[in-house]
Amino acid sequence: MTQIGNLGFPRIGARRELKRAVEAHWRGGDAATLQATARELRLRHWTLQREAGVDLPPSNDFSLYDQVLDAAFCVDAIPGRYRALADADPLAGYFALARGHQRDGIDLHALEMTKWFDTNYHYIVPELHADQAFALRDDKPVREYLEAQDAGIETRPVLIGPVTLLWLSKTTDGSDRFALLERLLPVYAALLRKLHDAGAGWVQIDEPALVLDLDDTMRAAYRRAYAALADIVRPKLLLATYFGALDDNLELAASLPVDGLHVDLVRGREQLDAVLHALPAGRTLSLGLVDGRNIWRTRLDDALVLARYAVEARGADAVQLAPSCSLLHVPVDLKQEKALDPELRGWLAFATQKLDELRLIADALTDADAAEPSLAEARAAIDARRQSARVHRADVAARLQAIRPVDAQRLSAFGTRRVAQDALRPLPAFPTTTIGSFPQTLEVREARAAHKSGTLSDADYDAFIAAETASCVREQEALGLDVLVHGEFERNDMVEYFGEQLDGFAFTKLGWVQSYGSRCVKPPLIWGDVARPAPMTVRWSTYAQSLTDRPMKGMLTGPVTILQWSFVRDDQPRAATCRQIALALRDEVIDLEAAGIGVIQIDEPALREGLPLRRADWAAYLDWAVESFRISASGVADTTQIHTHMCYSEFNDIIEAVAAMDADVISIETSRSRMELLDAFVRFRYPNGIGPGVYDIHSPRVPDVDEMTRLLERAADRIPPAQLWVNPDCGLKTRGWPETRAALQALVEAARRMRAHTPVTRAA
Ligand SMILES: CN1c2c(nc(N)[nH]c2=O)NC[C@@H]1CNc1ccc(C(=O)N[C@@H](CCC(=O)N[C@@H](CCC(=O)N[C@@H](CCC(=O)O)C(=O)O)C(=O)O)C(=O)O)cc1
Ligand SMILES: N[C@@H](CCS)C(=O)O
Ligand SMILES: [Zn+2]
Repeated sequence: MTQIGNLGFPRIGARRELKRAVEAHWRGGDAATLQATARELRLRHWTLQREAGVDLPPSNDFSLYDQVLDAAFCVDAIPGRYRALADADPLAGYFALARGHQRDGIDLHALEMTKWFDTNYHYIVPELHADQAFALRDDKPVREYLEAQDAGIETRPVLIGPVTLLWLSKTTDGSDRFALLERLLPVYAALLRKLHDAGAGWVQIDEPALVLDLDDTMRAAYRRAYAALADIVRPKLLLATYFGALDDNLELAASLPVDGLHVDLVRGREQLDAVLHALPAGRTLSLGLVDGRNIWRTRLDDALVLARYAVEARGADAVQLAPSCSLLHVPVDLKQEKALDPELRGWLAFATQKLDELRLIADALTDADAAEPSLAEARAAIDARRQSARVHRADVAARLQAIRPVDAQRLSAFGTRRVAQDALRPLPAFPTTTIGSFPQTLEVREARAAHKSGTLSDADYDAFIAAETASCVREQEALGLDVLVHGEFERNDMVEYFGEQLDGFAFTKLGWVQSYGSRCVKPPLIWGDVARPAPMTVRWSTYAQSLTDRPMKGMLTGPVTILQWSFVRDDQPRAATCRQIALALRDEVIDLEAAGIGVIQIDEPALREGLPLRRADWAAYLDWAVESFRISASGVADTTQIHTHMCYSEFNDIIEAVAAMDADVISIETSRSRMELLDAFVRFRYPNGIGPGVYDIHSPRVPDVDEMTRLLERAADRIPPAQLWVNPDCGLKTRGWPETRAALQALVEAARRMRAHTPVTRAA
């Protein structure tokens, strides 16, 4: 019988129960209450999966913060400075690694956080060094396996594979991560033995790095790692690859001495034949048939063709059906979305529905006739979407056709623009600004919730947002910031807010997806051609500008980021959807300028994340991504200063594309990496303005003036000071007002110190 597997289930809970429990714990709630909620969620999800027909639900896919941090903690990859706390109080130590710790005389930064492959999920980057030792510190995978077993549910524990774990990590001394493999493997061996002794028949060992371009070091690491794990006492290993096809790594993956291989047939449909040929007899093949990265219903007939083909080739018992990757990246349950347009709803499948789809494929394999009515219903929904007259708009198509190269070109080169901008808007050296959002306090969120539910009138909600904005402007003036922002109080999220005002988008009420730690996002659904029916931000930006003589930055989310952080239609190239969004934003930029907003920031934090995983595909992506940004930014006069902002990104390999965006000023997240991320800008001699972040806003920790000044000095050693701006790493929406005030006070003071002791010469 063909079994159904699953690579991971969303852990946050259908109602974000985990978020609320974790945040309550951070506010002083006891650990036992948090652990009880965590247990309850795990049990709920295992039961749900079993009831949906999953034969071996995953365990250890749960995490209180992040699965990579769990893996680092498990193998004792804990930097020395956190050890005392982690030894005394493991949970406090764990959260200190994730978000810093500033209490009882202890002052610890958080570890770096970055994107999980090309997703909007962020993981904590393990910090290693040449003398790194590993040990089995925490047997969480065994505990959670036994917890399910106690509940009568047999699970398949998930581990991040040793090579992918090292690839995800960084060494602080520049040493080779993979040289640590031989020290790490005995810990994996010990853990696998424990899982075996606990009764686990299978373990899913995630090696998504196998879909990347691998160098010889990594290929050798794979061979060494799995050879070392071949002849030990352990459960069977399912090597899980996802987020793409194996391509040139197929031979390597198939040759590793494991018991099964999972392949992504959504992004790598065409690899099935090659996989069937390459995989030795006797191995289980898990087929990733249902998209774990998007929310459209699966074309079950197509999936069934692949499943039948594989079953014929290898036999039903050697094949499993699964989502393409963990379902972490999609919302939990479509059934909660009662308000969604019914036609659109019929086109969708969330995590729970995706498991039902797998069940249906499995049923159709054994009894095609019995499954036919359900298959026919799915077919009808897919056909309805394909033929829907609502999806395509002639006016949008015509405008896209009419884009000319000059539409993606500012009027003059940066040097000319800078002179014009400085003349119109003189600013001190090291000008200070923020990235846009100010604290989204409980009061702000509650007011929006009340407005949405109808208990707060439009007029009262407007008055509330106006008061928050005005007070934020006063705060910034009092702090002495140079370029102000309106605070983004009217926005639920930087992407959802724009999606709500654009045609072609739809929204869920509870379609939450974990972004990092306790933070979630509700990605909009792009289902049709995109157009802007009316200005989106002009009203709040001009209101804020009316309250101050200082420049007020208009604040927009860029086309690539709106695309990347939405669930995107799959019936046309992403590039086409991106250009549609770019044109809508271009109109907004022009409207802002006409309304007197002379500084406009177009955030593109997801530009790097959207980069294809294989280098061969980069150039094509960067071409349309950069062009889209430029289309949105280029409809304005030289005097209008365009800013962009990026966070959680490595810039080394895309610096030319970043420069090609030609923003007048870019602010980037650099504080956790102690300005390392500036290296690319230094090497490239990046000519435009740069604001390297000096305040890590993902942590409640407040940096002091000395610390920020040191970071600015490091920046000024590398970048000509005339190019430098002073700002936090990212928006302040997750912070509270007291810490924001304290940190910004220090930031403004650090800029003043820099002005006092660093000569700034402006190139004319
Ligand atoms: C900059 N980042 C973003 C990413 N992706 C996005 N789509 N948006 C981003 O901003 N990716 C990279 C980073 C990731 N960083 C973050 C940072 C912060 C959050 C975050 O704060 N998320 C919030 C939810 C935001 C939101 O949609 N808020 C709504 C709904 C608020 C709500 O929960 N209301 C309650 C009622 C009120 C209450 O009791 O609190 C309810 O509905 O139950 C709003 O403000 O209206 C989060 O809380 O996780 C995400 C990613
Ligand atoms: N303007 C946004 C950017 C976040 S990446 C903010 O400040 O929250
Ligand atoms: Zn940011």
